[in-house]
Amino acid sequence: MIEVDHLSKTYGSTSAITDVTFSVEPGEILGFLGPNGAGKTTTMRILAGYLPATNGTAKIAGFDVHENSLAVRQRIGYLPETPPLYPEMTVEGFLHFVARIKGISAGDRANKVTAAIERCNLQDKRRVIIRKLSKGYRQRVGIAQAIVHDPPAIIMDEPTVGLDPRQIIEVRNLIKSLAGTHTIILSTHILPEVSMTCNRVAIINRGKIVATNTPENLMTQLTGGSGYEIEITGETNLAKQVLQNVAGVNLVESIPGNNLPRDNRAYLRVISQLGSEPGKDIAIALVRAGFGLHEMRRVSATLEDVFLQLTTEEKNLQTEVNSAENEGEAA
Ligand SMILES: Nc1ncnc2c1ncn2[C@@H]1O[C@H](COP(=O)(O)OP(=O)(O)OP(=O)(O)O)[C@@H](O)[C@H]1O
Repeated sequence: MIEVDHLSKTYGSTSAITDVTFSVEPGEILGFLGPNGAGKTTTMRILAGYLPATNGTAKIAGFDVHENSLAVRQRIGYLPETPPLYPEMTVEGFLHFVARIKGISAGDRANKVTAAIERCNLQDKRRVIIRKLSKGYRQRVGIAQAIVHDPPAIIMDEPTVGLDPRQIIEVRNLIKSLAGTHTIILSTHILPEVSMTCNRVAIINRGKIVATNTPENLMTQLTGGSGYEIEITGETNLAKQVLQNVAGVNLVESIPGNNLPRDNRAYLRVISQLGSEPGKDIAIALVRAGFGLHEMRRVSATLEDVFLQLTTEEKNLQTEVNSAENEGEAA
């Protein structure tokens, strides 16, 4: 439904995005996640047809956003970071106005406006002047104007920014309720937003896509599966050697903050290889080697670990993720 192919944009000598490629399948919610200044707004504006790209193409429902911008605008709903609302209009009056400029016939307008109002739970506010609404309600009006012509694709730029926690939950639930019947791309710099709302995530950093996958696969592929945190009595380096030789162990590291030996204790994190469950062998190997095993618990990486790894180490893992995906498809 949304296909972005080698898209780049430069502002003078500033490169905002470089070689951005991803796609969004029908009915899916894709989270476009990145820190401030990563290039999210630039990408959203190009997709919405408000900004020409310097290189590359973007298509929505098969139409090029630049060459067929009219056809694209009929098929998308766009919620910019600041929704374009007329504060002196009532909710209903504004939505009628938007429906008219989006080309909905006079006979169909009332039905479409009512449907958008109901979808966004604005029934109680339909005759209220927009200026008097809370930020959460205004955001719902922003979403209602984006969906009033019932577009197959919706583009949202930071849809929950500036809302209070309750409003955030309401807006996220509203977005989730739109999936399936709509294809959605939403940009965000907030990690929990993608794990709570999105089926897939594309992570952008300094204008480049560094990973694309489901939140779960991203965590698994980039960390090699689950891991264990272990507390033992014994010498740390020796324990690391023993653990490194256990089948299915990928990586052994000291747990930061616990490096000072107390009563000769060592605190270690073991990351297992993808698909392996070396817990039992780890326990046996440690006890056989004479270590006292005080605690061993399973841990899994969080999306936050992955995000930090991708956006702070500047390590481009797209190739790794792609090859892992290809292996998965081949299997
Ligand atoms: N009109 C412009 N002129 C020059 N540089 C720009 C312009 N708009 C954006 N940039 C630069 O392009 C880069 C990407 O900006 P963009 O707004 O797309 O990022 P973002 O991920 O949306 O960030 P934020 O979350 O802070 O809005 C930044 O370095 C920004 O300073």
